[in-house]
Amino acid sequence: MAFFTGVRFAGKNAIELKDEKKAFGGKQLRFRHNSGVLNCAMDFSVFLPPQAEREKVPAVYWLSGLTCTDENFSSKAGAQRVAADLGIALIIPDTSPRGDGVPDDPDGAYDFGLGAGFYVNATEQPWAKHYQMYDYIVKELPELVESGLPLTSDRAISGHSMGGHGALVIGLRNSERYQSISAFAPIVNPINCAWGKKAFSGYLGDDESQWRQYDATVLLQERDSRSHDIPPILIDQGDADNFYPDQLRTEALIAVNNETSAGAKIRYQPGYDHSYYFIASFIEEHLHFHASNLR
Ligand SMILES: N[C@@H](CCC(=O)N[C@@H](CSC=O)C(=O)NCC(=O)O)C(=O)O
Repeated sequence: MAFFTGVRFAGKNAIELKDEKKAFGGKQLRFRHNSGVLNCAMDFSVFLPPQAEREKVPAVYWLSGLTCTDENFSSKAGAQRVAADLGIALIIPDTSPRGDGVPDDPDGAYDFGLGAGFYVNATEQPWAKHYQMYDYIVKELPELVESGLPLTSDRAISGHSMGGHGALVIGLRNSERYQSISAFAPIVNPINCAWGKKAFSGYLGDDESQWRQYDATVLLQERDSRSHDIPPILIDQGDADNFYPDQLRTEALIAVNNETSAGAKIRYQPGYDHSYYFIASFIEEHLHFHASNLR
């Protein structure tokens, strides 16, 4: 741990530093901790920009998609150079609880169970004990990293596909906690697509009224009747994406965005697919968007 300094995690927030690499003058870090919310050990990655050596910095939380761990984004998106320039930390959690005692899809499918937590709090058995990813992202992880790393409590949230769904839902439901939201190829209307129906019926049960609290299109539609405003939103969607439109349902969100004048900026990017090459192509613009909204 040659150049790692300034991290203090103690007591219930004790964590293990698993890896540390210098990058763009900052540090790419990987930690393991025991999550009380998820009832298992969890790994997460953090990029600290060079500015964090001298002062507390704001953070962008990145939520990854189906099959990912915390390492897909940190190794493929190329976000560190821009984050270092802008003085922004990147907090990159895993996509589900993990470990021997954590149940998985009985058929080993990629779209449910391990790697597919869908950022909900499961209410059904056997999932409820571990699959509490909503609370993990909203509460436990920020509390943990903000208590031990040089971070302010200024946060933005972003993600891809299942993680784009997570970013939109968490940002919309907790608008006081996030200053901006962005997403790449998000699943915007999971109650009406195959991935979402499978995940929500498994984790939340058959009462579809319970699903609505985790659907960005429903949340934006219902915003009209709420008193608080929403953070600025930027969404990019490739038009050569093999999961568009059936799983992602971008038009449903566009329709509600127009109806309610919510002001989300939703862009189609010609020729781009669902991959990390797409994310790498536009992550710089997303980080600049977040930097302009973070204090
Ligand atoms: N294996 C699956 C597709 C899995 C996939 O494409 N995962 C995406 C996210 S999709 C929505 O959440 C991903 O980010 N993969 C990791 C990566 O590094 O590219 C299939 O075959 O359809």
